[in-house]
Amino acid sequence: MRGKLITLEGIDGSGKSTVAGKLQENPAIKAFEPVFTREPTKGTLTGDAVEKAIQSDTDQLAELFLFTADHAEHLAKIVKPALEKGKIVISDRYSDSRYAYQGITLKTHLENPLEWVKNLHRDWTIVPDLTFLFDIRPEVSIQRCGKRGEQSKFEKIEFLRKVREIFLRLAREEPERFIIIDASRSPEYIEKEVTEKILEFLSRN
Ligand SMILES: Nc1ncnc2c1ncn2[C@@H]1O[C@H](COP(=O)(O)OP(=O)(O)O)[C@@H](O)[C@H]1O
Ligand SMILES: Cc1cn([C@H]2C[C@H](O)[C@@H](COP(=O)(O)OP(=O)(O)O)O2)c(=O)[nH]c1=O
Repeated sequence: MRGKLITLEGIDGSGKSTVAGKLQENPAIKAFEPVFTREPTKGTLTGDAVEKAIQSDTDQLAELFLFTADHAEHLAKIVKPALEKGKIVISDRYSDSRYAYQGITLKTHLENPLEWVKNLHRDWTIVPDLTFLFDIRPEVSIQRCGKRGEQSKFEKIEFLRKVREIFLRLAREEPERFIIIDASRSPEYIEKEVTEKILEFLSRN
């Protein structure tokens, strides 16, 4: 049987990586021996290209294709092989990040960037079975990021407000896939809630 794909999404500083780290140490989750992964990927040709792009003044369309190339590589090398082995895959960011972020950055290039970017993925991506949306006000998430955020071109309140709106719209469009998490609470509380929801989902599927 094919495994299950669970993704963690949300704006910068919403606490996805913190919770992903906690889940890796959580005995109830560890029992399933999940594969933990992320986008952009780390230490790969495509992931390095993405990292360079987001640290520079790269054209937004070029950036989209780099993120998407990284997604293709991620799918081919990590996600698909693991799912085919029946594994549970937990990814810190995935395609919805492209829909939400590039859905905004590409507004200067395209009339309807959200639909366009979704269409670009349609025939070859694997849609997650379950997606947690870490929802938080950008004012709070940016403050959390402190110095780290000052270097990032994406960590700006006005921009993240629009990205958050798209994430919430995506969640409204697919309520059976998304679980919205109030990410303003403590990491311990969020870890507990996400763990419970994952266990509940796995017991049903
Ligand atoms: N629930 C939380 N409450 C307060 N601070 C948090 C919480 N979760 C994460 N942080 C802090 O906020 C910053 C961003 O968290 P991180 O997990 O890296 O977010 P993301 O992966 O979503 O960008 C880090 O400094 C982290 O220690
Ligand atoms: C995966 C992905 C990330 N991004 C953005 C989100 C982040 O601002 C940045 C790097 O992602 P990431 O390293 O996950 O940042 P963070 O830990 O702060 O959440 O790239 C996109 O714009 N499109 C994408 O498809």
